[in-house]
Amino acid sequence: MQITKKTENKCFAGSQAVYQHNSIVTRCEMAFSVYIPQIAWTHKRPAIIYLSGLTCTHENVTTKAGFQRYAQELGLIIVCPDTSPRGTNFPEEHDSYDFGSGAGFYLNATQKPWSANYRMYDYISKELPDIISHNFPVVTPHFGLMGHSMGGHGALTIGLRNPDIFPSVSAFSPIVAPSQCPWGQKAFTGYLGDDHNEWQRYDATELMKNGCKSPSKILIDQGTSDEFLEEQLKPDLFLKACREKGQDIELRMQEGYDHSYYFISSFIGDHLLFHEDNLAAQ
Ligand SMILES: N[C@@H](CCC(=O)N[C@@H](CSC=O)C(=O)NCC(=O)O)C(=O)O
Repeated sequence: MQITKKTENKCFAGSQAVYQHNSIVTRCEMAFSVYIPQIAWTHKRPAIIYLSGLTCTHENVTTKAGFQRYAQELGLIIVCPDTSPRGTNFPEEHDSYDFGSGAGFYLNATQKPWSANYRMYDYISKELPDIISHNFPVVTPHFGLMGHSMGGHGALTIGLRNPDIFPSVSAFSPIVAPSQCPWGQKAFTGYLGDDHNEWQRYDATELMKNGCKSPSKILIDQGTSDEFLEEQLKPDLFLKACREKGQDIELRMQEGYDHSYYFISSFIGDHLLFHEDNLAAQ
């Protein structure tokens, strides 16, 4: 698999780069960013994949979260992919912020025309780990997986379904029950149709109720002043399911924080330390 470096900048003594490649899974050109700490040039290091939210590309978290200082200190490789296929230009693909481009919802679509390219579940769980393993100095086969909002939904669902690949999972302000909120219902109807058995495969709360587990504690940070908390995010639904199933989880309600990258940048250091600890224990 050929990847092409588009940019590279020195950052906290390490390297912050952006790559492009032709994805076999999404059948289009995909971009992702990679931070390599200085130590990784001589020693293989753990990698963490960060999944972004609605409207994002790889660029939002790379330029706004301030993770590079912590990644350099902890010796972690950070990979940040895009949130959907690009360049397909289906009818209405770019018309709304919560469906189509920038809103792939980390699932494999079953409905036309989306099913041809919108296969972000396979892209994140199979193709991207393979690319990282073959092109960067990473300790394999385990990866940390984290995300924000729609990306938090992606981290929880992909992590719960693939614990051997992603034994360490965390999220900021995740959509934990997409079948029960407007963002998720719109996306699942469009990408998956009316088959609610299919919906359950991409719903973290339903996966937990149905027996999926993460081998490590799950860490979630949620701002109490998040404008999407009540209508879209509903972390208590996932907390309840985890408690009923004996899944170790820490939900930290962070007083006064909203949904923005100001919130993420305030706690990203905690999340990287959490993943470093979990991956070291593997
Ligand atoms: N109505 C907003 C909604 C977009 C938004 O808030 N996007 C979040 C993720 S929301 C859930 O997945 C985000 O991360 N935005 C990018 C950023 O850099 O802040 C809108 O107007 O777009």
